[in-house]
Amino acid sequence: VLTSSLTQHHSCDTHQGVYPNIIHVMYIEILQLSYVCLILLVFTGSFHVGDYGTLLKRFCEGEQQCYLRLMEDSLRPFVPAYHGVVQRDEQDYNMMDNLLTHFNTPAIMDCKMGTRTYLEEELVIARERPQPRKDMYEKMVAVDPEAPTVQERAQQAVLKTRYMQWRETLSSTTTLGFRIEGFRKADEECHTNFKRTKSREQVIEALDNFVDSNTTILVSGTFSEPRLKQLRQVLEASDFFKSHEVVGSSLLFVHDWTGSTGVWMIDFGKTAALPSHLMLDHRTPWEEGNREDGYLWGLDNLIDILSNMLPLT
Ligand SMILES: O=P(O)(O)O[C@H]1[C@H](O)[C@@H](OP(=O)(O)O)[C@H](OP(=O)(O)O)[C@@H](OP(=O)(O)O)[C@H]1O
Ligand SMILES: Nc1ncnc2c1ncn2[C@@H]1O[C@H](COP(=O)(O)OP(=O)(O)O)[C@@H](O)[C@H]1O
Repeated sequence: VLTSSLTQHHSCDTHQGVYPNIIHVMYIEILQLSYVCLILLVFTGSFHVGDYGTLLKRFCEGEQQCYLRLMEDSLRPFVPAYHGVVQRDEQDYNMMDNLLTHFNTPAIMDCKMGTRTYLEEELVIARERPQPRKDMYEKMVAVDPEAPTVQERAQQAVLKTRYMQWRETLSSTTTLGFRIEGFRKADEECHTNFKRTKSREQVIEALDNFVDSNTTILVSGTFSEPRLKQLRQVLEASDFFKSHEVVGSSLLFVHDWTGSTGVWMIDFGKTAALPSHLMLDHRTPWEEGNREDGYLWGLDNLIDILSNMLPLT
């Protein structure tokens, strides 16, 4: 079972083929609004712009299953609408709403939620059939030359789970249950230098930068502390959320100069359905076997941080 489900996740590898995981910048043309918008994207050839305000993401069966269930769940308003599978140049894509369509030169921020960024099954496979990776070793030493162990240095390679755990503890993933992956403000370059953004103070500084110190954005509108509290309530009651291990999923925050704002859940490539006897509360600390992901604990912390950033009335 483990092997077959991992195979399924491997088929979700949207980073195939090109320099894995180098963050690139990609222009996406939003056709209906006739402007070109620069968005932050892990560009691997896995996204295309579709017609009528849609976005095509390289097909992943696990992600398709999630979107199909989410379209029937109370979480539907918080995820991009899903429109099925389409083919381009013999490649299948999941078609979903492009969330930026109704914004005008938006600022966007991607926050990866949860305390764990790899699946439990990846840990099992890493033990049974370890495959140390040179690309991850290189990414590690680029950030901290002292990070690899003596053995890793000798191999010039690290296991993926070890790399992911190192990224978690270096950033706020372990301490706060979420991390800022990157953001881009209107007409500015992408800010992706958050690998070491770990403390509450560092996170607040980054969030403040993202909203240009305009904390009124955090008070009202669809990207605000009340809206996140609403999302939390819906998550706590959602059948989908109870029955899935949600790993590597992000909250996408968007705002623009007209005052439009929004927040959505995206990226369900590593969201896995649980066996029927298991249900998660998404707050209990993870121990191998319990499948907990810390998503709601991270959202609690994010809400708390935003609350503290609100202007005093
Ligand atoms: O952010 P950096 O430090 O570059 O590390 C990346 C991210 O964790 C990716 O997760 P996400 O896609 O959620 O951003 C992950 O993809 P997976 O989704 O495949 O785990 C990559 O694994 P590889 O694709 O195996 O390299 C890993 O190298
Ligand atoms: N539906 C969407 N609408 C607009 N932008 C999106 C949408 N989905 C993803 N993106 C953009 O693409 C980036 C990568 O998306 P994600 O689903 O996390 O891909 P990956 O699985 O390759 O990491 C996000 O940070 C966001 O900027």
